[in-house]
Amino acid sequence: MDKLRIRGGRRLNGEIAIAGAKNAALPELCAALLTAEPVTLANVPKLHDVQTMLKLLRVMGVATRPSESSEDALVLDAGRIVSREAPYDLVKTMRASILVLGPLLARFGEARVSLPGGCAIGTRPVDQHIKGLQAMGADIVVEHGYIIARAERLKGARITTDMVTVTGTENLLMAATLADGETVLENAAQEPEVPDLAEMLIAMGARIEGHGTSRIRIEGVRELHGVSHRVVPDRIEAGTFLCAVAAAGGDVVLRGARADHLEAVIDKLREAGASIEAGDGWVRVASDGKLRAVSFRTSEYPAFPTDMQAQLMAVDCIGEGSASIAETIFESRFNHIPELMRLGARIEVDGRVALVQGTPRLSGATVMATDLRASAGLVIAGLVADGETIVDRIYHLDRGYDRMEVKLRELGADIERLR
Ligand SMILES: CC(=O)N[C@H]1[C@@H](OP(=O)(O)OP(=O)(O)OC[C@H]2O[C@@H](n3ccc(=O)[nH]c3=O)[C@H](O)[C@@H]2O)O[C@H](CO)[C@@H](O)[C@@H]1O
Ligand SMILES: C=C(OP(=O)(O)O)C(=O)O
Repeated sequence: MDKLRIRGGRRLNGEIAIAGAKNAALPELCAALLTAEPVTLANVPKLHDVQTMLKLLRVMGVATRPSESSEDALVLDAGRIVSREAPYDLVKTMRASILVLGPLLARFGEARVSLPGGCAIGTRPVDQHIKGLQAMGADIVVEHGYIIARAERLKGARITTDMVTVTGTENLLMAATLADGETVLENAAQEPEVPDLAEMLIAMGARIEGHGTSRIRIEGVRELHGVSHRVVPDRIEAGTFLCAVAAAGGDVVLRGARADHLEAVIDKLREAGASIEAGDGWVRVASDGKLRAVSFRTSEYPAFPTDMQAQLMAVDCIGEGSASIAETIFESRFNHIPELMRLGARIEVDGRVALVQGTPRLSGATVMATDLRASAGLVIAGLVADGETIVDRIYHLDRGYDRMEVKLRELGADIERLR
């Protein structure tokens, strides 16, 4: 099992490129199921989750090949589908596999998708995906761990989800593009990956309004056509590097990063004492590594993202003063805390709130990654800890970061992968 070895204490300087967003690429790969014509996706990040999604789509008969136009572009062709099933073996390794449900049902009138189940950060049910599709006329049963859905043709409906759900909004949005009549999604997610998907669908011939707001209106069409689309830059990868530089100190430009998608994160890092400036397609962060601990609360976009909670917590651990961190999205997304404490962090947990007492010094140790962003938080802590930190189980990190250690090394970090 691969590990990362980090020798802390180096400043980070230079320039790196931010990859396409995992959480946009995954639904957009699934959107290829909505048309019989080829779809070209550019700026696809090189991640384990993308490989898993491609494997799943290939099992269904989607032909995939690299594009001749660019190294990071892929062509997907769902002209000859042979299976409408997402098997447990693939879904269990990546929850985003649930995103094939809406497109399969809308285009083929049937789908059999394994229930994803929970994961380290929470129980993560998909009841809202199911209820939304039922409201659109689908006949759905859950049997032997599978969602079995049928509908001759989905019908437009007004759907208000019980909570804001990102993949729920995406599944229903994709399904509604081919439904008969108008669908209105109320309480829709506004995370930038949702409007990016909507823009791709519009370029495929879908009729969508209101994406990027909490009310999305979709007028179904008979069929969609091929498209060439560029995946939006990954705001969470960019935010992770902002935190790494803020904590370790240094001066780094993130090429391709979009500051307009990172406002809540940038505000908090400025409050902590980092200096951040931005322009069209770049963000620059400079820090002397002497920060204040800042309190924050995760919530739906545009508020502070849960996917940045572990990384900013790592920054808080070495800040001056104390901070309270409330996690409101997932019920058990604090698994990194005991590992941060192994590095000397001082943290107490009270339900869904963590109280961090900053300390000037962390000391390297062996720690275990428990989920994707927890791993990123531990890497940040390792960059500032004295001596050597080993981060074990980094397969979690590889799910969602495109060669994080290579980029950090380019910036001057002493970090290497042990195989
Ligand atoms: C692939 C992808 O895009 N993943 C992101 C997506 O996950 P994902 O789309 O799975 O997360 P949701 O937005 O759906 O989850 C929000 C909350 O709603 C609950 N819920 C959701 C759906 C449902 O049917 N029933 C239900 O109870 C969840 O358990 C959670 O407590 O948004 C999360 C919240 O920004 C991010 O952390 C993930 O990185
Ligand atoms: C929780 C995450 O991803 P997923 O929804 O794919 O588990 C994440 O990207 O931090």
